[in-house]
Parts: sequence; structure tokens; C-alpha cells
Amino acid sequence: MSTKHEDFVLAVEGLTVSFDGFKAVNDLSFYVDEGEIRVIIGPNGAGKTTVLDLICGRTQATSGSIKFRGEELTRMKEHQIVHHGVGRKFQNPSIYDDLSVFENLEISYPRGRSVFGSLMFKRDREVIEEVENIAEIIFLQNDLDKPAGLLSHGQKQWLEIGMLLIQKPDLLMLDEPVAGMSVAERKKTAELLNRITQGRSVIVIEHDMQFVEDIAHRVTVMHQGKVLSEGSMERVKNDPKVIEVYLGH
Ligand SMILES: Nc1ncnc2c1ncn2[C@@H]1O[C@H](COP(=O)(O)OP(=O)(O)OP(=O)(O)O)[C@@H](O)[C@H]1O
Repeated sequence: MSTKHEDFVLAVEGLTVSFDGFKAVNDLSFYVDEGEIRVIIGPNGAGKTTVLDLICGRTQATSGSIKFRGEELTRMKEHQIVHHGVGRKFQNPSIYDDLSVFENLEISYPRGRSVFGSLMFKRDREVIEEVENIAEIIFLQNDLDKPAGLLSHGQKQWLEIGMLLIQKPDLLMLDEPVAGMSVAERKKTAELLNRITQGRSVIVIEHDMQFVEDIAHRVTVMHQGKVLSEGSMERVKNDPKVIEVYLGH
């Protein structure tokens, strides 16, 4: 039975962006299923980060289409895309160091629109329960009162993932989430990602091949703005084209 393109959570087709004539992303197509963890790998400058910028509306596409649950994202503004359920984590954590772990999660809860406004609203059961629930997923249930600035680098990364999770995105995009983490933290991050895929899709850009093996359902290898290879990790790592341009180095 063939799968219709409309069945995918995310369908990227013919996506192209040109910076002064240079096509950083060049006629790119790929499809992501619900519940899938897709990892994008490829050499420096392949266009990986630009793809996430295009999906979240930070960069305008020159041509092509990005359909998320059937809706065209290329015509939407960044905040509309967030509102449609796409969450993006950048490489550097953007947490509030002076606020506690609890408060960082609380201000990210969808009804709190500003730091001031959200701290003033009554902490009702619903918010507290959700914060505690997320804190457990991100291994910070025992650090709720700690100022975020005192967390380890890895814990800060988890907190930021938690701040996205509390907004219940249907698609979560992470750019090199384990950069700078210890081996133990990488293992726990893999466990975390494997736990959060129920009803949602995750796209991760990553260079750490052990981590990719631990999380990827499918891997898309990019090179010069295009898909060089795609499939299971097993298939991709044995693809001579991938070995030549990326893994062989
Ligand atoms: N706003 C921009 N203006 C001009 N060129 C850009 C812009 N953004 C990205 N590029 C160029 O597009 C290419 C792809 O960059 P991108 O950051 O997407 O690659 P990447 O695969 O994420 O690389 P890395 O692994 O190093 O992060 C690079 O040559 C980069 O210099």
C-alpha cells in the first residue's frame, strides 16, 4: 500500500533557499511520520541548520513547500508556526539563570505570556502538576527549587527541552542537543527523546554518531543542500556516498 504524502506530519517538497544566488538548500524533499525521530546529518555547511530555520519561519524559502499537518508553513510568520505546534531549540540554551527550574518551566506554560504576567498568575494545580510531570521527564524533579544558573551544562539543555515540551509541540526540532554533554548525559538525553515521541515527531541535527544510533528511526544525510542518502542508520552508514562525503572523514 502506498502512503499518500498528506499522511505525513511534515512534508517538505522541492524546498530551496538562495542567499545571493548560493543555494544553501536546493530542491530538498523529505517526509516525517508521527512518532518518528528523524536525524539530519551531513558535513559542515550542508544546509542542516538552514532547513530548521526554514521550517520554523526564521528564514523565508525561495521556493518549495513545507506542509505541517496539511498546512503550508512557508507563508506563515514565526509566531504562527509556533502556535501551530512547532517547537525549536537552538544550540545555546535560553533559560533564565536567576529563576528556579520550577519558574523557568512555569513561565513557558502556554498561558503565561510574559515573565511578569506568568509569575503573577495563581499557581493552580494544573500548572503545578504539568511542571512536575515535565521535570520528571527531563530528570530535574529533585532540582525544582534550584536557580537554573546553577545547573550543569547538560541539565540546562534538558531544562530548555522541558520548556518546549510544556508547550506541547507536535513537532520538536533540536539543533545538536548533546553538544558539550558527558557520555552519561548523552545516554540520558537519548532516553529522554525516546520517551517523548508519543503523538509527536522530533527532528534532530547531530554529529555524534553513537547518539544518532541511539535515537534515530530514520536518518537523512544532507550534502550541498540536497538529500544525499536516507533510511535506517544501518543503511545510511553503509552507503558508499555517505562514507565518501561524511563518515569517512
Ligand atoms: N543567512 C545566510 N546568508 C548567507 N549564507 C548563509 C545564511 N545562512 C546559511 N548560509 C550558508 O548556507 C550554508 C549552509 O549553512 P548551514 O548552517 O545550514 O549548514 P549546516 O549543515 O547546519 O552546517 P554545520 O554543521 O556547520 O552547522 C553555509 O555555506 C552557510 O554559510
